[in-house]
Amino acid sequence: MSSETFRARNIYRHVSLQKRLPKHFASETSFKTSSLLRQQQPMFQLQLLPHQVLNCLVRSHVECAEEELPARVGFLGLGIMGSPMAQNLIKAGCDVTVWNRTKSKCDPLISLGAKYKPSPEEVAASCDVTFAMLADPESAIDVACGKYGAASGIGPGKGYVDVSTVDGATSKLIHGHIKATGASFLEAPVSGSKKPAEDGQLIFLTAGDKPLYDEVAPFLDIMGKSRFYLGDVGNGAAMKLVVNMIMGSMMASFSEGLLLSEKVGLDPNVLVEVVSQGAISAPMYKLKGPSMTKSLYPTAFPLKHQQKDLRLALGLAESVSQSTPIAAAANELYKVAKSQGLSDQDFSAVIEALKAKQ
Ligand SMILES: NC(=O)C1=CN([C@@H]2O[C@H](COP(=O)(O)OP(=O)(O)OC[C@H]3O[C@@H](n4cnc5c(N)ncnc54)[C@H](OP(=O)(O)O)[C@@H]3O)[C@@H](O)[C@H]2O)C=CC1
Ligand SMILES: O=CC(=O)O
Repeated sequence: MSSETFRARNIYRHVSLQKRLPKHFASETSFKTSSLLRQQQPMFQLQLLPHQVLNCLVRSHVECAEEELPARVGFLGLGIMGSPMAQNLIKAGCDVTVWNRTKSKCDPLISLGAKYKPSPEEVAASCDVTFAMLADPESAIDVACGKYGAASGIGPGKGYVDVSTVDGATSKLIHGHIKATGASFLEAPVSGSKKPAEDGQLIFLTAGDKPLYDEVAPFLDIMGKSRFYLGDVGNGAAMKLVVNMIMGSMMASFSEGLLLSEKVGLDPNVLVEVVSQGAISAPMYKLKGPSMTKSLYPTAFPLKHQQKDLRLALGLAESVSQSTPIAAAANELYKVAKSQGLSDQDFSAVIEALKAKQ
């Protein structure tokens, strides 16, 4: 894939300009946006969406010399993460084509300007680079390598970037199928949940074809705040599983603490505050603690995915004979929570598994 095709430099300029806008410019821009909207200037009678208005203003403000001609970007899998990620690409002015197993989830993106193709094969055939954000190893393999999968449509000069959380073996399998077509492959699982996905603040953990990594960096920078290139395929998956193994254990331990504090007559909300001020503070506790004390678990990271990640992390640990007793115990708790019907709740609902044990 040539950088000519991607017009990467142009897009990169566009992204970095947007992300580096000084505060005063952001407020000036929103002022201009709202006042122009109030005046109902002709541009707005075309019913431009607010982000398109913002993009126009940003572009005219910096007087871009070159017109941007973004690459054609495919996006497969529009769940909690995929939808906002694809949305951010569209908002940044990329030419995006979407597909999702449940077609209705494509509709909001189509109304933002995305194109639609009825199979992963057709998306990959019509795009320069295709991103995939699928639930688990099975769906990632099916969408990439199954009937009408991306590998059937992709070919030399194109790229496939799998941002799903899977194990290294799955990633290597998909890598093999994609490479056999002459296309390039990058695994790029993300750290960060629903809100970071919406805010373009994800952390990409990539591995695979370095030239593809360089080519897609502008897109990663639209969707994320940082990116790591970790070498051979499997290393990105491994890094993601280690991070989520830690996270799953942290949440299980936090749940025990909340319940214990309540049992001994303390206010668990005060515990959340104390934890947030000390050395063990973590954004996750501050974010999830208040709703956990109310037994509310609005889904950002589905519990079934956290359990999947723990299962895959335990497999990774076993492959190198590393002892992980804490993660193993946490995994059992998530399994109990799944059996309680909490799979689609947020992973913080794991606390319910401990309540059930009392
Ligand atoms: N949510 C989070 O906070 C984070 C999630 N992740 C990881 O990102 C990935 C996606 O997560 P998330 O968006 O939350 O999950 P969702 O469950 O919201 O979305 C899963 C996506 O996979 C699709 N899918 C599932 N099974 C199949 C299948 N058999 N064939 C085709 N498509 C399928 C779904 O399609 P359909 O709509 O038809 O069901 C949907 O598009 C997971 O690997 C997760 O571990 C990583 C970081 C954070
Ligand atoms: O995988 C989940 C996350 O929050 O990261």
